Amino acid sequence: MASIILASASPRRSELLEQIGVVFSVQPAHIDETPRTAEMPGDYVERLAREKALAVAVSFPGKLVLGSDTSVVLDNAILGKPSDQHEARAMLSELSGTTHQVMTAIALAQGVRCESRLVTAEVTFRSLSGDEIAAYVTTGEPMDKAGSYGIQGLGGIFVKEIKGSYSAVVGLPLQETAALLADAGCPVWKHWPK
Ligand SMILES: Cc1cn([C@H]2C[C@H](O)[C@@H](COP(=O)(O)OP(=O)(O)OP(=O)(O)O)O2)c(=O)[nH]c1=O
Repeated sequence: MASIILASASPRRSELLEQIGVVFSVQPAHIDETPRTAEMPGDYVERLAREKALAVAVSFPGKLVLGSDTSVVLDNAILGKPSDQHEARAMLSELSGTTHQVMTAIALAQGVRCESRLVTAEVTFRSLSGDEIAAYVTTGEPMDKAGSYGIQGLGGIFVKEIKGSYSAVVGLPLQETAALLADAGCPVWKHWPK
């Protein structure tokens, strides 16, 4: 069984991959995350996941390398991680009272080959007050998260409804990740304790 590398610095992705019993090592990818002119959000997210996986795979021939990317999408606009608290407050004000998409792509590379999937969930926020947005941003939780919130953290109190994969919103869709690994000849259950 090929050993698996997670090409990600995201602690959430490590926790989710651990949750399903996969044995892996971590090698974060460093790529340019600038969207291309007129690039559609889904294309952008899938391209980044592939670039992350391929950037690491080139250094580890024969290993399966999993890359992923998550963006929040509101009316076709891509909301990535905020660059500062001001931007975090602005994103949360925009997301207040909306239904938006959270797009997460996963890509599994081996050498120069790469298979990828795009998973989209719909998240509905209730209306947020200016005071709670300010208090939330002060906690620091939004700063390393797409759309400036974490559904799995304090930000969970903003979420009225989710349609689709919860794990995709947190950063790694578990069912689709297991399917990609199975297709590559490395089913998740083979890692499980006997
Ligand atoms: C919407 C949402 C995003 N996120 C996180 C998941 C990702 O870590 C992050 C999106 O940023 P990404 O650029 O996808 O990932 P990253 O920079 O954290 O890690 P890497 O590129 O090395 O893989 O937002 C949550 O934790 N909870 C949420 O509810």
